[in-house]
Amino acid sequence: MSEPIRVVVTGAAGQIAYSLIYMLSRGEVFGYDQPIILHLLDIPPMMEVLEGVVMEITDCALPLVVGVVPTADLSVAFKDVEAAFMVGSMPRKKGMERKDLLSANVKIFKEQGEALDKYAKKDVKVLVVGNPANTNALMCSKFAPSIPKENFSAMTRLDQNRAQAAVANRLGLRINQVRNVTIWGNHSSTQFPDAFHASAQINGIWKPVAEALNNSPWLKDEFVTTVQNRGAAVIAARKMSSAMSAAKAAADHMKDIWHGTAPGTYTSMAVLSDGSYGVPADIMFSFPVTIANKQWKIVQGLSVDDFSRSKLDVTAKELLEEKQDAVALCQD
Ligand SMILES: NC(=O)C1=CN([C@@H]2O[C@H](COP(=O)(O)OP(=O)(O)OC[C@H]3O[C@@H](n4cnc5c(N)ncnc54)[C@H](O)[C@@H]3O)[C@@H](O)[C@H]2O)C=CC1
Ligand SMILES: O=C([O-])CC(=O)C(=O)O
Repeated sequence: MSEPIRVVVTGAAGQIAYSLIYMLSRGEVFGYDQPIILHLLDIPPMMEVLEGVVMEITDCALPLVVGVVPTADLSVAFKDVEAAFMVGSMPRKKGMERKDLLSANVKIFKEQGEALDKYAKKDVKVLVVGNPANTNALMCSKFAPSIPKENFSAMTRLDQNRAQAAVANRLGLRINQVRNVTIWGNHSSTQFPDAFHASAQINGIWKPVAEALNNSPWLKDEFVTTVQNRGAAVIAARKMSSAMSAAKAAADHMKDIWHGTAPGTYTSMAVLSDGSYGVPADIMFSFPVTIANKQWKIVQGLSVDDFSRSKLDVTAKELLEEKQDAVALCQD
């Protein structure tokens, strides 16, 4: 067995964490032979609830969990962590857009960025889940200057999983018979779910999804709007935002960082834009990436037609606006 690694989950008494902690503890992310020490951060009023979560972790009798550190203290939560799941923040309610959460949440990511900077390992991989995820991740990285900016990413994997499932359903295929569906831009209703570079395995042969669907207009209209609005649809039905699927996506995202993407496949995550595909630099924009040795690389050379260009521009514009608001909020 390897040495244990320290993994922090923030918002550990909340609903996403409740599913995520179990997935991490089972070995689904870091490996079935990788022991972990769980650092569980929440705010002081949630300590009693968190204590109940710790009891349940104990009662699960999980061989890979060799330590649990429940805390409301940032210096304890982030001490020597190698992976950080930044979940803790307010979720939206029916009728809100995710960017309406900026004023409530961005300062959490400023403060926790500073704590990561001080206490975490310098090679820590930081996944921001709390909304608005892209801009929170940007600000978190700005307040952690000693940690490489490439170590921060925000989650659009839930959108990708939704998009992949929608295409698979449409074609009557299993989920692993669809690959390389991409989410571009913001984890918001301006995101661009793109199946134009995706492939589907039909009768054993991989072919472009657009061809498999006979260039159906569905790919440009209903598919896009359904994925863009799926989070709101879950809130309308459940009266609470997605949690099990969000936890699964967070696990998928970090697993890909840890173990890399499979040959011939890529995944979507919001990372610091370097200007690829004409996207403004210095925003956290979701791109297709490949990952090896825990380093991501934006997939280059995918064709972007006028339809896709206009979608990329809309979501980039929203991220520039969010960034401006976030910078102002963090100056207060
Ligand atoms: N990127 C994505 O795809 C998704 C993002 N989300 C977002 O994830 C976040 C968490 O969602 P849920 O777990 O459903 O919410 P929740 O309300 O069930 O749990 C959030 C937890 O965070 C804690 N918290 C609040 N402020 C904190 C702070 N400063 N430090 C540490 N913990 C703090 C709360 O006490 C609570 O226990 C929300 O912002 C939600 O919008 C949700 C689904 C998908
Ligand atoms: O919609 C929300 O507010 C929660 C979320 O980010 C999602 O489900 O994608």
